Amino acid sequence: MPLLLGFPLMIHQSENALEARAIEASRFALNHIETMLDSADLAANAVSQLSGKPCAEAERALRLQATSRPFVRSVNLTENGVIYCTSLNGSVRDAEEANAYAGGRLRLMAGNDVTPDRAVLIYRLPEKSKSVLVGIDGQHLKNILQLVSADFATVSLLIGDSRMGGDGMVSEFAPNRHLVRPIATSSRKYPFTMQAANPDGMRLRYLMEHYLPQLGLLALLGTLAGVGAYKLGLRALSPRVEMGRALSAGEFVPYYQPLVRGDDYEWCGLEVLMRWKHPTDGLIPADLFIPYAERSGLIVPMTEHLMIQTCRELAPHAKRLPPDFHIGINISAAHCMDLRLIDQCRQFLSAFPAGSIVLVLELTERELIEPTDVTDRLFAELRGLGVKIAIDDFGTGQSSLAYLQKFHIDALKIDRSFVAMAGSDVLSRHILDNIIDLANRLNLDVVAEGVESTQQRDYLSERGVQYLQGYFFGRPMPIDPLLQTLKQAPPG
Ligand SMILES: Nc1nc2c(ncn2[C@@H]2O[C@H](COP(=O)(O)O[C@H]3[C@@H](O)[C@H](n4cnc5c(=O)[nH]c(N)nc54)O[C@@H]3COP(=O)(O)O)[C@@H](O)[C@H]2O)c(=O)[nH]1
Repeated sequence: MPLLLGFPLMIHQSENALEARAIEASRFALNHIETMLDSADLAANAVSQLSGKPCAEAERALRLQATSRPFVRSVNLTENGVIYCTSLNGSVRDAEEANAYAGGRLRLMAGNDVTPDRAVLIYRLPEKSKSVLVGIDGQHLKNILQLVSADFATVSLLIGDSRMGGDGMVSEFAPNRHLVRPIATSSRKYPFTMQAANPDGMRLRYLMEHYLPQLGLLALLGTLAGVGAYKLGLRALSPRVEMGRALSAGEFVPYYQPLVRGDDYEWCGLEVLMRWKHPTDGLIPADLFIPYAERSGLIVPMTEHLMIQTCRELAPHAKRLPPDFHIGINISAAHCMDLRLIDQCRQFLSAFPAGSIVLVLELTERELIEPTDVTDRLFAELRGLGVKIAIDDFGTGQSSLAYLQKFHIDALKIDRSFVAMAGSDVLSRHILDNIIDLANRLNLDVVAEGVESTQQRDYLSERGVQYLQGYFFGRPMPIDPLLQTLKQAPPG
């Protein structure tokens, strides 16, 4: 009798759990592919005014976008259906094939002339008879599809008639009758769809892997085993399992991006940025796994581990760091609800000679931090330890201003999208100036992120921005190159 009652329940639970995994996996992949396309869109917009101009005039700007934008591999210009200027080869004459783009904007190719065996996703920004084509390396898509396809669900990217799966191969899309109840989720921003499904036979495999012991228990313990089966049915989703494994294996490592002072351009601190050193996929950028780590709650132990590693790597060199050296650590909302952060900061500070460093916690806006008794106590005790609080990516989320009212904030980090405006039109500069002005009036320090040019550096320091960070001064790097970098004068 318990078997008769429990078995259908297990089948039902398995189906639900598998479907939930498939949905979660495809949403995760969709968000990340949108992030990649946002980056391509920024690159395309940055050069769109050059469309139609002679290649010799545009070439350098194309190359700059191709080398500095995350995920971007190439940037090309077209006019009247002809690709006439590329970041790789300069002047060329190739057909644009505008009709091959889904919605006129996206094309997934198995390869191109430069890398015939490596997929490429092309983002197209059309304007009248001209367009900008931005290529995204298929390896990034493969990484993300592999990450979410591991274990159970099969997740594919569909663009027009093309499909890419976790093996990174691009093929013509055809419905697969071996997939059980495929779920399609379309992007609202770009013309692509994620399809996630569980292959045929997966339900049986899942049942055998997760419920076999329960079958025995059912016979013995009846309905008690059904409850156990239900609990197992809610087990973590596969990306979480993979990230949990990576955490135990010490694959999340610190990279360090140095900062300079805005007045004399001397080194004055760094931001710690997490990277995933994956055993097969290489170095995975933070954008691809941090949002998932935040949603799954794993970000808290990951950050704790990062702080310990940072201490281990930096503290032995404390005496050689410039005085009052600022060390910025990104802290997610979940960590702000956890009073253990106080001890973690205390231990971090105690690894360095007293007063030699300033620990800055950078609050991200991806998830809202609400003031509670716990956050009040946490921030008060952190202040007592001398820990500073900064709002990261200021101006990009809806909560920036609310944070200023609700918490005692020491600094604002201006998001790099605003810093990029320093050299652009008057209205954009006005927004940047207003943020700096607001910070000055509230007596807050300002850190400008994403400084990439002398022009941006000069603009910001003329306006009294205290700290500057960006590729112009140094990219995020491991400890050894960082120590070498700090020995030399900053570039520029
Ligand atoms: N909760 C945590 N979040 C973290 C942690 N480590 C990183 N992150 C967050 O992930 C997002 C992406 O970070 P990353 O890929 O490391 O990108 C950083 C820099 O590499 C990049 N950057 C810096 N200078 C430039 C530049 O001149 N041009 C350019 N195109 N990019 C540049 O910006 C990112 C700086 O991030 P931040 O200052 O934090 O905003 C990012 O949101 C991270 O916060 C972690 O340990 N925990």
